[in-house]
Amino acid sequence: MNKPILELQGVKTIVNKGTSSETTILKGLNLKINEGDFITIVGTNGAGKSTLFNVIGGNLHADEGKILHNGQDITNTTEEQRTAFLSRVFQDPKLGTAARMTVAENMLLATKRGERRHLIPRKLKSNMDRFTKLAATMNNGLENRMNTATGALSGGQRQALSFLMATIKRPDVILLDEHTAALDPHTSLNLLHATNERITKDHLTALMITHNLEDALEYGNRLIVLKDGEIKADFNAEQRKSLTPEKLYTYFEG
Ligand SMILES: Nc1ncnc2c1ncn2[C@@H]1O[C@H](COP(=O)(O)OP(=O)(O)OP(=O)(O)O)[C@@H](O)[C@H]1O
Repeated sequence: MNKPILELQGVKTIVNKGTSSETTILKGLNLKINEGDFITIVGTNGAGKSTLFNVIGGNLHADEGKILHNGQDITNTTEEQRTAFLSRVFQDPKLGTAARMTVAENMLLATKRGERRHLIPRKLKSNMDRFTKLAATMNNGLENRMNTATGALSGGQRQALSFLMATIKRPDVILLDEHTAALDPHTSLNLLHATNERITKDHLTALMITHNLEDALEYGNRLIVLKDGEIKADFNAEQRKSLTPEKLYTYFEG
């Protein structure tokens, strides 16, 4: 039995508290994320998927329940404190990278995650080989643009850089928030393949939100369906084998 790297116990989030529009988004969520889990998450619009990531990431606080990291209660820690073990890639390629800095500088910055940030040019030079090799694993020419300002990259290259930055320090948990959704089909598939390769080869722990049911079934070792702020289904690798996109779709109905 794997030990959970992250655990949510009865997590509730309530917005607009005390007003007529008070809403409970997550309704007492229980979730154990084991080391090496690669979980795909699907659910209708408004099911609470991003809220789940916000609550794990510390951008939103749980109104009830607990969040444990390696058994330690982190419920009341800040987003910044959680960056020491957690990283997130958003849908928007503009988030997650500094536009005016070069690809290599952004990567160096990412190696300082959770630490005091000092850019030391000498360190950039000595890391260039490693960074270039890492960039080449994304299969989209990023390795030829190491000294280019990030704002001048294509959306796919920028998103690939965000992913590399999120994984460069080997966080305990990576949150992928529809990170390929804003890309064209070819670029999106390329990034998904690179993502999958990196996560499985390096045995990283990741959660990936997607609206593509085929992708949800193809990648990862576990699939969660969120509905109305609750976990409707949690399939392990074995159970997933008998699922099809059509069967999965039935969880969205009603
Ligand atoms: N800060 C907030 N204030 C008020 N309502 C909110 C807030 N954050 C989320 N909601 C509402 O909570 C519900 C869940 O939102 P959330 O963004 O988590 O859904 P989602 O599953 O990620 O949806 P989508 O697939 O559209 O991205 C939605 O109805 C949303 O409008």
